[in-house]
Amino acid sequence: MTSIDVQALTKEYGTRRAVDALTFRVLPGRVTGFLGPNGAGKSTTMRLVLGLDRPTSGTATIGGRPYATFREPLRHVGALLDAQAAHGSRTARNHLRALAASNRLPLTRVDEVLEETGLTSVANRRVTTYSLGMRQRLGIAAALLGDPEVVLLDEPSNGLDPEGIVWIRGLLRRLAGQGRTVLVSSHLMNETASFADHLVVLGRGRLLADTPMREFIHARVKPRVRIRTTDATALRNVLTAHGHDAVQHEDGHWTVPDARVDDIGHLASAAGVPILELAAEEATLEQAYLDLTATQTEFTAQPQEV
Ligand SMILES: Nc1ncnc2c1ncn2[C@@H]1O[C@H](COP(=O)(O)OP(=O)(O)OP(=O)(O)O)[C@@H](O)[C@H]1O
Repeated sequence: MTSIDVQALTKEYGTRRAVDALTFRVLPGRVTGFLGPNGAGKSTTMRLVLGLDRPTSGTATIGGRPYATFREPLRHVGALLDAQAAHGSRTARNHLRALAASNRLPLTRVDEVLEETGLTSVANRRVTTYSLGMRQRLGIAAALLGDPEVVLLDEPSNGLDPEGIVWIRGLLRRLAGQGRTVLVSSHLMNETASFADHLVVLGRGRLLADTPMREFIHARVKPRVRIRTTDATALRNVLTAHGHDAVQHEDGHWTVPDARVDDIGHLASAAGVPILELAAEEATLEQAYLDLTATQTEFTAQPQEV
């Protein structure tokens, strides 16, 4: 079992503490979303896990070993940190071939990962001609080259078109389904909600949450009911009579906070209120995340003084 273990990890740059006594574990067989406001320490943590930077104190290990101790790291850990890292004047195929050769990986893997990332038809083009989305795909191809058990991707959806976004969602689910350990940072909440099983959330270098995604959302966002009627007065009366503070929106629909669809449905039906639409409003990861990180954002706009 290959987990990523971060233990009391701290990284200071001068007097700035980018990562602060962080402890968490990323387990195999699921996609862990790595979230946090700008400057929260996500990239720094990933760099420390990959041995690209030295911790001030604490440890980060993969399968119990520091990254630096792997003789052939690409066979164990695949990472996408910076999509611009590929050498521009090479073709994508040659870039991957060089990487495979220098890591003693079979060259057959090159065509496999090109296929997997949808780059086969453009594999002989120079990377300089690639769009950001194509470079992302190439970075992911490089990360998968060694068929690693552990995959770390920093903002992999960056620059991808809608089709690319759907593709990466499927890829991440597949990698986790194969039992790999997958850690993915992102700023896109809807995206993260679509692929993550588990979340690790940072704020100012500290751990704010380490929890299954469903629990993360439900612990923070109360259920709401969406309802539409042809008789607004009757609806308002019945809801008010039962202590519900409903809000009417411009397009005519209502939301009833902290309510369950069954209860509101029964109330409306018993009062003879005509219903056009009645639905539970899904609590979103974005709502839950903003609630948690509201006080943790390094670069929030400050209220202007008048
Ligand atoms: N090489 C460095 N030298 C000095 N400070 C750094 C360095 N790398 C990161 N930092 C600082 O460490 C903090 C954490 O940055 P980091 O890039 O890890 O955050 P992040 O969560 O990845 O942010 P983003 O979401 O914007 O990518 C920031 O305050 C950043 O300015």
